[in-house]
Amino acid sequence: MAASLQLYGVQTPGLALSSKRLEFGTKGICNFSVTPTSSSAIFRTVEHSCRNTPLRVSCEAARVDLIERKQTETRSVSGTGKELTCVMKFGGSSVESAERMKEVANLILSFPDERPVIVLSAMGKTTNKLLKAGEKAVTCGVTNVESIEELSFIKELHLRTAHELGVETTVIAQHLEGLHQLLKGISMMKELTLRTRDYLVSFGECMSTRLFSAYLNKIGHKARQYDAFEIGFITTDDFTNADILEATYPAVSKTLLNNWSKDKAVPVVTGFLGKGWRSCAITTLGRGGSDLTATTIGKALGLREIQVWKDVDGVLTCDPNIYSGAQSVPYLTFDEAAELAYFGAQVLHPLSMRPARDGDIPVRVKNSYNPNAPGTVITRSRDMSKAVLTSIVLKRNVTMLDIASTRMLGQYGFLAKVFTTFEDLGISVDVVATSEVSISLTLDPAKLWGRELVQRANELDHVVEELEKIAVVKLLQRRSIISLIGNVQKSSLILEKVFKVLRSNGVNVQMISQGASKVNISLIVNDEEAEQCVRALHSAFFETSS
Ligand SMILES: Nc1ncnc2c1ncn2[C@@H]1O[C@H](COP(=O)(O)OP(=O)(O)O)[C@@H](O)[C@H]1O
Ligand SMILES: N[C@@H](CC(=O)OP(=O)(O)O)C(=O)O
Repeated sequence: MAASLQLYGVQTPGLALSSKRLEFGTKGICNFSVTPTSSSAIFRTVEHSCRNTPLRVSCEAARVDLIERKQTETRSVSGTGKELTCVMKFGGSSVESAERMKEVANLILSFPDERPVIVLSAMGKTTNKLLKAGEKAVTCGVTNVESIEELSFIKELHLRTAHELGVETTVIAQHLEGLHQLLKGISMMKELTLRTRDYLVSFGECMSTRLFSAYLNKIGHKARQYDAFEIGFITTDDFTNADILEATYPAVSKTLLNNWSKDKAVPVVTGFLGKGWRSCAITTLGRGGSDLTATTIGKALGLREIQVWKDVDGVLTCDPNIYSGAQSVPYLTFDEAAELAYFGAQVLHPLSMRPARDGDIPVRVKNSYNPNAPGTVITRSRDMSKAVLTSIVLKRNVTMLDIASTRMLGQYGFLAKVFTTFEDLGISVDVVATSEVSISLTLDPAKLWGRELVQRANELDHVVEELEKIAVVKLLQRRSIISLIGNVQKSSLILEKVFKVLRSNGVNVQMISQGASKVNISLIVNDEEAEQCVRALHSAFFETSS
């Protein structure tokens, strides 16, 4: 049967690829192109129609290691052999100290039937501290790098952790020295590029995984540390917010499964990190990106379950920092979880549900501080018959644009022109509400704009300037999106309650949107009113019986 086949190649380092042909057994030859880079990672996708034909690579002067996608063949069944069974991801909050690392090790050992791949984030707030240290290095002068408070903190934390775990400090010594040198380099250059930022923060995950892996080995549980950027996590070159490329799945699967088949050492993988496909430099997947590392490994290896261990009892009905009475949500669909994460719930990385949904692998969100709590199970579907509202999410500091066409009613192409402007400027739009001659939309300052850019007034001015060629534009800042995640089949019921609550709190909704996803209704309010609204809505939906 003819089917499209995708292939990915890794060129042998240092050798030029002169021939550009692949032979598909006797069935034909497929030309492909390569992009020369200075290093080994050259990937090209080839579409070909003979799926089951044996592959022979015809390339002169260089070996091309072809990895075919065989996702279904690697799915393992729990308890039937020695296959890896699940992913267990522990966030920074779960591994903030030696004591916590010991507890996490005990937790892993308390599941003797599981053979997990472990994914770890940097210890505690290490990523924030590394970024702060980098910013200070830009201005402090080379001779003062030694005295950057955050550098001392990071050194002290990791050395103390090594001592308390009883492992050799040599496992992290090179990284501590490398970090010091990098900060000196930043201070000499007096600049911190996005590429350098990613290299800088990678020290956090590289050190936490080395310490943890050494500890597991020390207590007699064989483990092996892996840097994600060395085992096939191939990403776009969008430093600080890179996207994982398809080539990652077969590459990661090949490395981890091959090594596991030879040696049953628990893989301990750095979360959050990848390797840019063109630059071959270390990239990061955006803040909180270790969740995405975990789901990517789950899909790549076709594992039975992906567990993400946090410091809360699963996904909650709202941000516990806004309202401490937030309750745990037992079940969610991938769509609900994706929407919730995208619209600002810090508990999950916005893109982390994608691989889990593609691979149809359940994700369990658990509390490493309270392992007996059931947590949240996220699956493809769930019984929605009784579901009304699942969770309330708040995204602050959003910019809103009201754009009204200067032409008369019936003018076609207006919406197309507006969205072309955003496309040309490379700006993502979040929530949209339209009429024939006007459109209101929101722009996310934090994730979708390359971060600091949005803070620059001239960027916004530029957007407005472009749109003013076709419309009257009103720029409204400091708005919040309140997203109501739940059963939009019951939208009348939800909205009736929402407007009652908002009216009694004297809040005017400035825009409302119900997306095609059927799980989310978004309301735009002023920033100052947002938290109070969330609390009032939480009380109405989750704490009263009617
Ligand atoms: N709806 C929500 N449900 C659960 N936690 C939330 C929610 N919204 C915000 N949070 C915050 O997310 C935190 C967990 O995410 P994160 O800090 O990324 O964990 P980790 O570092 O362990 O991966 C919680 O401590 C909580 O304060
Ligand atoms: N250390 C990175 C990646 C990450 O996922 O962390 P955490 O799992 O602690 O949210 C960050 O702070 O963004």
